[in-house]
Amino acid sequence: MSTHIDAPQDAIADVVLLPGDPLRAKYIAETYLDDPVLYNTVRNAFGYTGTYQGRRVSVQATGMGIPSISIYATELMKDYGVKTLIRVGTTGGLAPQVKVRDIVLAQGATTDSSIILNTFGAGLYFAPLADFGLLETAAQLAREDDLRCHVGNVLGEDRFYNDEMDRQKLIDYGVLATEMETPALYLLAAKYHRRALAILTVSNHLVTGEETTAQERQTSFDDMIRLALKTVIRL
Ligand SMILES: O=P(O)(O)O[C@H]1O[C@H](CO)[C@@H](O)[C@H]1O
Ligand SMILES: O=c1cc[nH]c(=O)[nH]1
Repeated sequence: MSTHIDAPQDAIADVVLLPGDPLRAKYIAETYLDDPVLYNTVRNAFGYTGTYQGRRVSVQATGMGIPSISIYATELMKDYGVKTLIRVGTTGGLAPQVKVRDIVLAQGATTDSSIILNTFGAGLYFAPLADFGLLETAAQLAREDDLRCHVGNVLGEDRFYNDEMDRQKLIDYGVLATEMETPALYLLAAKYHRRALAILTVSNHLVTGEETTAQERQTSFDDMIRLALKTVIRL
């Protein structure tokens, strides 16, 4: 067990899907995995292990924000030896070509969080990047399945409600969408020499104000989850 995950050493697969929402973890496990076993309930951050097309896969809720995902990603890699981490999250569209229900593959993750400064010190601006093999595989699968999918830079913000952020400037520099965890996931994967990717579904658009209905959100979640699981199988 680790500080925030109460599971035996062998209870977690070497590949883990990471939704922020514990109920999304439950939904993924119960809908897509064969023989899912709940291995963690500490703080209601549900974690399950089952199989998908015969491949052992875990799903671990991370909570919201960089501090929270940093705990789960670190413990999964350090204490449970997890090798592949795929975030399956929601994101707010920023760029005009990004529409609600689209998928965004986070090639890189810009941030206003202090984690980069705290890790490297002043004057060195580490670029948190996706694992290229995971990214290439997911992008290829998205093309094969005719999904509307964008690949590029996302913003991983410290605050959901953030009136001070100059999002227009980021849009001008090609940032596609905003969320709250990916910079930490990529930074920590680099630290522990593991591979990581964030597959995001656009739940709303911060510029146009467009929102998805609960039903539409569910459908786009399913596209994202299937893409993540197919990526695991094709690795
Ligand atoms: O849907 P999840 O994975 O929680 O991700 C997004 O949703 C939360 C904000 O509503 C933040 O965690 C953000 O990154
Ligand atoms: O962090 C997030 C996630 C989804 N939508 C947003 O606007 N922000």
